[in-house]
Amino acid sequence: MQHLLMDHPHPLVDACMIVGRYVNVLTMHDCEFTNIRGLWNKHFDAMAEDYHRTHASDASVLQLELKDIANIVKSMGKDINNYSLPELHESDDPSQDYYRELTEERKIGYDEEDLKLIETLNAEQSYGFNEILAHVVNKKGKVFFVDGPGGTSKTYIRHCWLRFVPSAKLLLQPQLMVLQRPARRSNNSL
Ligand SMILES: Nc1ncnc2c1ncn2[C@@H]1O[C@H](COP(=O)(O)OP(=O)(O)OP(=O)(O)O)[C@@H](O)[C@H]1O
Repeated sequence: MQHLLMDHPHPLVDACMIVGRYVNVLTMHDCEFTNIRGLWNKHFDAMAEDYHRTHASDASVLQLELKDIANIVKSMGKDINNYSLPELHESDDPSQDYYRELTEERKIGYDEEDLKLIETLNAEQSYGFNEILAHVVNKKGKVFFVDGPGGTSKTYIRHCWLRFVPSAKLLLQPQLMVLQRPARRSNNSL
C-alpha cells in the first residue's frame, strides 16, 4: 500500500479541494483560519474544476462546491454558515445526498469483537493505523491519503478505523473524519 503523508498548512481548504476526488481516508485537524473567504476565492477554480466538466452553469458549480464543503464541516460538527462563504441554497433532494453513507457510518457503534479486527492487521497495516492514531490523539495537524491499487487493503484499514474510532470516542473530537467517495465505490458494504 502506498501511504502519502503530507503536511497541510490549510487543511480545511485542502480537504475541500479533494472532495469529489479519489480519497479513502482523510484525517484533518480542526482549523482556526480567519480568512476562509479569501482562501475560498483563491482556490475556488481548482476546487470547481471537476464540476465544470459536467455542469455548464457557474451557479450550479458554485452550489455543488458549497454543498460538498457544507457536508464536510457538518460531519465535523460545524456549520458552513460560520465561514463567510457564498450562500448555500439548501436542497432536500435525497439524490444529492452524496454523504449519506458517511453520515450512516458515523452512527456505527462497536463491540469488543470488532476491535479484534485491529489485531489482524499486518506490520505495514499496523504502521499506517498507528501513525494516523498518533496524530489524532496528539492533535497534530496532518492529512493522510490512503491510496493504492485494488486489493491492497485500503477498505480493510478503513473498516478498522470505523470500528475503532467510536470505541475511542474520537469522533467527538473535530479533528478526525473518515471520508470516501461512495459514488466511485462498487463495494459499499463494510
Ligand atoms: N490484515 C488482513 N487480514 C485478513 N484479510 C485482509 C487483511 N488485509 C486485507 N485483507 C483482505 O484482503 C482483501 C483486499 O483488501 P481490501 O478490500 O481492503 O482492498 P482495497 O485496497 O480496498 O481494494 P479495492 O481498491 O479493490 O476496493 C479483502 O478481502 C480483505 O478482507
